[in-house]
Amino acid sequence: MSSMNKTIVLYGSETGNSEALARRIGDEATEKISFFKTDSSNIQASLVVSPLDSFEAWHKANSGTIKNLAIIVVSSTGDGEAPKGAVQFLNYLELELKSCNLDTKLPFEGVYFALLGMGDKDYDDTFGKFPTLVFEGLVKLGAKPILSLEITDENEGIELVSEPWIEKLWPAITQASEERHIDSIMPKAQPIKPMSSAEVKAALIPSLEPSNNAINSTLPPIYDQKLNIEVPDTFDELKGLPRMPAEVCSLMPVVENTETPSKDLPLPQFVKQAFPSLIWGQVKKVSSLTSSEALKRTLALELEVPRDSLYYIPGDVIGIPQPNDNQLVTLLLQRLRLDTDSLYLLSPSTGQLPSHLVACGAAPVTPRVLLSYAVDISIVLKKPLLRVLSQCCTDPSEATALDWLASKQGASQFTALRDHAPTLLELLNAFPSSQPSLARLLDVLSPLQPRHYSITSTPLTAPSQIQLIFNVVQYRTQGLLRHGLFTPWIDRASGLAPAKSDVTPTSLKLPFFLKPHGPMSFHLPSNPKTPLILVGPGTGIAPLLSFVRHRQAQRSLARRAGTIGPRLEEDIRARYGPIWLIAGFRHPDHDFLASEELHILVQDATLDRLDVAFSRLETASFSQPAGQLGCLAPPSHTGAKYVQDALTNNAAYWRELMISKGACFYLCGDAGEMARDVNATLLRLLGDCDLGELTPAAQMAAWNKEGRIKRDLW
Ligand SMILES: Cc1cc2nc3c(=O)[nH]c(=O)nc-3n(C[C@H](O)[C@H](O)[C@H](O)COP(=O)(O)O)c2cc1C
Repeated sequence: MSSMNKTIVLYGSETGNSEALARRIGDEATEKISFFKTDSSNIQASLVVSPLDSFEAWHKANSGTIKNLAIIVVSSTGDGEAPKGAVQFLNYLELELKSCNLDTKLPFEGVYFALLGMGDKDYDDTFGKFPTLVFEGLVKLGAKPILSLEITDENEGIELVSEPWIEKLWPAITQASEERHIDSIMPKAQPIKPMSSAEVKAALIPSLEPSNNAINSTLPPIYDQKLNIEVPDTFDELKGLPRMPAEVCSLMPVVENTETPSKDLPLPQFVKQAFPSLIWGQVKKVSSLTSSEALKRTLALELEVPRDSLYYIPGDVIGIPQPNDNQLVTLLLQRLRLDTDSLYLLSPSTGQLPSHLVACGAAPVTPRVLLSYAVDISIVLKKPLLRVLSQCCTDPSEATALDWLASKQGASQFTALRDHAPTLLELLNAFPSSQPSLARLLDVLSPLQPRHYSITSTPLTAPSQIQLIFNVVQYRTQGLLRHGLFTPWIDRASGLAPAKSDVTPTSLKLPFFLKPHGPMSFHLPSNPKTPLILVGPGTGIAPLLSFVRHRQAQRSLARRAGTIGPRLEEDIRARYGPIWLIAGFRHPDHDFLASEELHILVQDATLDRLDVAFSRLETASFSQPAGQLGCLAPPSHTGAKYVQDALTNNAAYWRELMISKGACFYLCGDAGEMARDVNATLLRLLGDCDLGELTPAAQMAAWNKEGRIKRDLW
C-alpha cells in the first residue's frame, strides 16, 4: 500500500481562519505529496476541501476502504463550542460515542487524521476546547492521528503554530501512507465505554472572554483617526513571515446584465440565502433605560413580527445581520477608488470561493454591497491581510514595514496594534501607497458576523412581539474611538439618540433570525419545580428577565384557569419552584435596569428573593425609596458591591438551594473578571460543605455536566 485511498481536507470555521488554512493545505497538498501527483487512481484528482459536517457522508462512502485520510482544521467559538460547519459533526460524533459498542469494531478504524486546532489563549478555560473534543472523540472511535494535536493562539499569532505544523504534515502523510504508522504519537485507540450525551456536552464548558472598554456613548463615530505604528529603520532578515495568501477571488465587470442586480441596500439576495429563516420585525419602541450619568447607555427595543412567524422559548437568542457602517463603507470605497454602483460578478480565479462568499457569486453585485454585507471591515488585523497590503504597495519602505509587522520580529508591535482594533480604512491610511483591489481584499477579510442578542420577553404574554435590551457599544482602544455595529446604529436610526425618552419609529424594520440552540443551551429546566438561582449583572439580566417574565405569565395563567378555590395560591406555589434573582448595577439612580418591574415581580411573588448589588454606591448600605424593594424579606440589598458579594452574604441560602433542593444556577453577563469571581465564590461556598468524596471543583464539574450550572457569557 503506497497511498491513502481517499483524502479530504475538512474545516469548521466561524470567522474564516480555519477555512482559509484548510484551503491552503488543499492547494499545497498536490504539490507536496508525491502520490497525490502520481497516483491519480488512488486519490481524488483535486483534493476536496469541505466543512467538517461532511465527514459523516465521506466516511460512509469510504468506510469499506482500508486507509482514508482526513486533514482537519477546526476552531472553537462561543464558550468552547463548535464553529460553523462543525455543529452537525458534533451531533454525529456524540451519537457514535454513545452507540459504539465495547465488543464490536470501532467505527472509525481505517481513518487516519491530522488535526490542527484554532483557538485563543484569552479564552482561559476553553482554550482549544472544541478541537480537543474532536481529536479525542476521533481517537476513541478508532481513527489514528498521524500528528499530535496542536492549537494555534490567535493572540500570539496563528502562524507560530500553523506553519511548523504544516511542515510536519507532509512527511507525516507520506509516512502513514507507507504504513510506517506513527503510533507513538498517541496511544492506540482503546475500546471505550459509550459516553452519555451529558458527558460529551460537559466537555464544552463555558469560557471567559475579555470585556469591552466602555466609555460615554454620546461620542459620534470618527473615521479619520490615525494609527501610530512604529517600525525600526533596520532589522535582520525577516523570520516567521506567513506565506502570501493565494489569489482566489476575481471580480469581472458585468457589461450587459439581464438578471436583477444586487444593487440596492437593504438586504441583498446573498444575505437572504445565508440566513434563510429571516423574519422581519417592525420596530415598535426604542427606549433608554439609563440616565445621562450612566457610564454605558442601555436601550430596550421592541419588535413586532407577523403573526405565527416566530416560535421561541425563554433563553432564545436572535441574530441580526447588520451591515457595516455606511459612512465607513463610503470612505473605504473612496480610498480604494472603487466605483460604488458598477456591477461585478464574483467568481474564483483558482479553487473555490471562501464559503461565506459563495452566495455572493450567484448574481452581479456592487462593491458597496460587498463591503456592506459580505466582510468585516471594522476589526481586521490579521497577518495574511498585512501580507496582501504589503504586496499591493508601490512604496517599498511601506511594503517592508508591513512585512516586518507580520513577521516574528514584529510580534510585539503586531500585538500592540491589534489592541487598537484598527479598521481596514485606518490600516490603508497608515500605508497610503497600498492599493489592493477589492477582489484581493476579499481573499483575506473575515466574514461579517451577525450580532446576537438574548430575548427578554416571553411568548406567553405577546407571541408576536419580542423585546431586547443591550448596551450601546462604544469604547476606546488606547485613545482611539471604536463602536459596535448594530447598537449605535439603532440608537441613531430610531431617532432616540441623543433624546432620552422613548421613541416609536414608524417605518423601521429589522431582519433577524432565531439562533439555533447550541449544546450548552441557556434555557429553563424542564421541571418547573426546580428552584432557580439567576445571576445577571448589567445587561446579563436580559435572558433572566425572559425566564422570570415567563414564570410570571405561567402563574397568572394558572391563576386564571384556577378552579382550586381558596388553596389556589398555595397550589401555584407548590407547582413552581422558588426563584432567587441576583442583579448588579453601578448605581440605583443611573442604570438600575427594569427596577420597577423587578419590584412588581417580588410583590406578586414570582421572585422569592431579589438581591441587587451596586458597585458605585458610596455608602455600603442601600435604602430603596419607600415602597420599593424594602418590602422584601429577607432584605433585597445587603450592601453588596458585586453579585458575588450577594452570593457570599447569602451563603447559607445558596447552599440550601443548590445542595438540599437541587436548584439550577444560571449566570449571564460579561465574561471577564465577573465570571471568574463568581466561579471562585461558588468554589469557596462549596469549600464549607460536606460533599462526601467530591472536591468543590469536582462538584462544580458534576453540576456543569448535569446542566445545573449554566453560563451565557460574552
Ligand atoms: C465569539 C468567539 C468565541 C471564541 N471562543 C473561543 C474559545 O472558547 N476557545 C478558544 O480557544 N478560542 C475561542 N475563540 C478564538 C477562535 O477560536 C480563534 O479566533 C480562531 O482563530 C478562529 O478561527 P475560525 O475563524 O476558523 O473560527 C473565539 C473567538 C470568537 C470570535
